[in-house]
Amino acid sequence: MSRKKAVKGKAATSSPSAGSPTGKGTGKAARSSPGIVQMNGVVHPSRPSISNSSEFYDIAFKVMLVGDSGVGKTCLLVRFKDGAFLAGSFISTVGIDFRNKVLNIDGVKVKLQIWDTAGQERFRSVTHAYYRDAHALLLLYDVTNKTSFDNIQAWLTEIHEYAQQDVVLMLLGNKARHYGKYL
Ligand SMILES: Nc1nc2c(ncn2[C@@H]2O[C@H](COP(=O)(O)OP(=O)(O)OP(=O)(O)O)[C@@H](O)[C@H]2O)c(=O)[nH]1
Repeated sequence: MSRKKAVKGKAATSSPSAGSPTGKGTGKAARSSPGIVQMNGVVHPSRPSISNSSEFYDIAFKVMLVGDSGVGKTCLLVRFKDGAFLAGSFISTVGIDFRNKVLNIDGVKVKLQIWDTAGQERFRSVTHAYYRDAHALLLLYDVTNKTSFDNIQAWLTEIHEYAQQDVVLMLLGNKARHYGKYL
């Protein structure tokens, strides 16, 4: 189990496949579970489909949050998912955890399965396995912590090694604002 956040999501320490899209852009379609067709790694459920959060969706993507411990990955995810800020003492993520969010974009229901990884070195071997079928990676650093920025190069090396070549990568300088009012 993951340490923090008693919210939805599932911690995992070994298998990256649970609930996540698979496929490596071969162009082949494969039936993985009733009503879900995987094409180029993107999940296209035959309508109507239902996500873990009991919402219908048309298409699903797997997104991963990566970066040093303490850069604010979990807080960002909780903020995005639930609109709340996790104030108080910092409890490091253990292993990996995820949350689903369904967005309506131009009339298309897009389900994001967002994986929150532990930034601590000792969990790297666990999180490496999850890069493979990620469609997008959000690489965070803390603008108030130079070391977390200096470590970006090491994260890029890791991403290059474990993620798909065509993964969408975004670099985010986090903690730029005072969370009390603006975050
Ligand atoms: N000021 C400020 N503090 C933040 C912000 N985001 C997170 N924090 C604080 O930074 C600390 C770490 O946040 P987490 O989200 O747990 O960090 P993490 O990257 O998930 O850390 P690991 O789980 O160890 O990988 C917590 O004490 C948060 O309250 C932010 O945007 N602004």
